[in-house]
Amino acid sequence: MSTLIAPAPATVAPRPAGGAYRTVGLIGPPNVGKTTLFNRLTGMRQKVSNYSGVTVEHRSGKLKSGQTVVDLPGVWSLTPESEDQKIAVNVLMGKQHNVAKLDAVLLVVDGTQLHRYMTLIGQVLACGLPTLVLINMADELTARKGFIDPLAVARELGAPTALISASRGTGMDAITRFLSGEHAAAALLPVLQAGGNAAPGCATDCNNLTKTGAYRRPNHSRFTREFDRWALHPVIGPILCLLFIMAAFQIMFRAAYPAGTALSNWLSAIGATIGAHIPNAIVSAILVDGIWNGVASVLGFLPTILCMFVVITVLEDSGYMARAAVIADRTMGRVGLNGRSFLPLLSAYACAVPAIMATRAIPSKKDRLATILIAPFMTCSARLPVYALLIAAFIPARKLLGNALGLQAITMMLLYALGLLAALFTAKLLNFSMLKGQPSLFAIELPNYRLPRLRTILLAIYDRSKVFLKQVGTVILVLNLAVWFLSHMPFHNGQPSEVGASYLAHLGDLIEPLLRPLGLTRNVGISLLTAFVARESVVSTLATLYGSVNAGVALRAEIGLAGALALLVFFALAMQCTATLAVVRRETNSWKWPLVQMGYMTVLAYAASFVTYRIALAFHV
Ligand SMILES: Nc1nc2c(ncn2[C@@H]2O[C@H](COP(=O)(O)OP(=O)(O)OP(=O)(O)O)[C@@H](O)[C@H]2O)c(=O)[nH]1
Ligand SMILES: [Mg+2]
Repeated sequence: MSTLIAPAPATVAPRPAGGAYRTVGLIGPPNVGKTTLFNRLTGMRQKVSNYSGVTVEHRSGKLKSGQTVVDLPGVWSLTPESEDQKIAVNVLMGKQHNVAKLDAVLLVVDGTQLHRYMTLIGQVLACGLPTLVLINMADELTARKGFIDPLAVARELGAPTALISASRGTGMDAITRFLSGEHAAAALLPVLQAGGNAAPGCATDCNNLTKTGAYRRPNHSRFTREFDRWALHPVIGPILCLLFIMAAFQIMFRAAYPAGTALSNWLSAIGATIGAHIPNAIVSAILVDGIWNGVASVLGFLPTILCMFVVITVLEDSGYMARAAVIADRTMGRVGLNGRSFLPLLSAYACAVPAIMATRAIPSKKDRLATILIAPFMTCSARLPVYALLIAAFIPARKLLGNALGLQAITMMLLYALGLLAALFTAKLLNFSMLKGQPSLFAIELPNYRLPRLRTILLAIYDRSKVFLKQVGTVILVLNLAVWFLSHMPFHNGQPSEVGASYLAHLGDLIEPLLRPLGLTRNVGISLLTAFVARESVVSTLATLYGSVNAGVALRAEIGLAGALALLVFFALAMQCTATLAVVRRETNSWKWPLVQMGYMTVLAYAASFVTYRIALAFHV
């Protein structure tokens, strides 16, 4: 067997002295492990998950050697169909501004489905950049009794090839040697002289690979086949999905919420002790009421939010989320929403910002815009603290099915359902009006089920906690301090005003007439204003205004159940998120859509909240 490296084609980018490539791109189909490999090579922590379209932008990272690796969205061919694919192809062609031209390519494919990628392999090799073909998922291939002889595949493709497992870290030395330059690669990787089975012929070569014994397709995953009978069943599938959701909310209220309450009570007790040791009353009030208690009140919701993130991560990384998108398409696709929209929409349960970015994977412009416009209706994790606070304060903890289901969990589910219904209603409306058009075809990759990786779950917990703590320690803390000062100013003879006579109260008086028809008060209005900066700050603002970490008790006396229901509905439907507005502006490249979205959502939220309040009053709630 020849171990000569193919002569470099004329188009190969110049390499620095020493032979190492400066900038290397990770190209390949979706969901084959490109980002897993990127994270392993660079030590970064980009999102990895078991469905197609997780990465939607380019991301660069450095190797220890100083070389740059660029992770890219997945592509099926070099003719892009969606915005994310355009980015990948542009980077490969050296046309993407702010990304350096690639010197070499790591072409990653999934070894358990090699037959599906031959066209892409051919197209990428034909680009002429030095390319190492990485056949990933070696572990799964072996487990399912498949086989690949990388040397024989390299001979057929006319390109260096290595069999790896990005998640287990096997085969990495081949990459290191390739990246260090052609001589090392030649020593390691057997490659045919150019002119063998050249790239454009690859589409027919998979048969060749099989015939020559270089590749044996693995058996189907039995678990995937068996479980999908239930998961995708027209009746049992949706029931199963509902059961998963119910279980998640029940865990949230039975375990995570009580843990959070205990945490904030404990923090509050510490705050009181510290406050008692500070001789100056005003300094003590600023530190304890203005800073500590506000922060403690929000921190108490960290376990609830993390519980939600663990559930979403497990559903995504197991491969179930793609099935949930199919179920959603079957049951809700009638509103004119393309099935491709459901994956971004489901990820909006974590946060609308990445979900709106994920719409880049939707090929149709109309479907993409519709998804962007309705994504903020999905219940993001920042709404959770407010829901949890109000539900715990107003809805009795009654058991409905023993320990399996409670009234509070059901109420939470209804709020999630309300957001979803508003999203579907809006999609239908758009389909009739601004975004008329033929429904586009829905095709989705159903990945094999995988055991969710503990590392992925722990990283999701770590990353989310970091984001949350940073938010609490910066934005919410500053906002809360501002609320405290404004609710105690002006000072008279060095003494703070009563809250009722403060600047903030005057501001609240201005908005109160708007809120009265919803059964809401000045304090609630002020907290809703702060929600524009960060939704969670409703909790800390109320805690500061009522002077207690648990604002629920004071709220109960102030707005009653009818007001609380109106507030929940308003909060479920209102836009109130500057970060989302900014990303909608960026992704639609216009101010028109974020403004239309904000106006529409505010009007809808107000009207629905008003109707809720009136109905609740009519029933003497
Ligand atoms: N068994 C196994 N699973 C792997 C391996 N590498 C990656 N995975 C899993 O494959 C799934 C997809 O991984 P990603 O790294 O997100 O794939 P990607 O190619 O970046 O996907 P997109 O960004 O959607 O294009 C995840 O569930 C990973 O845990 C591997 O070597 N073996
Ligand atoms: Mg990726």
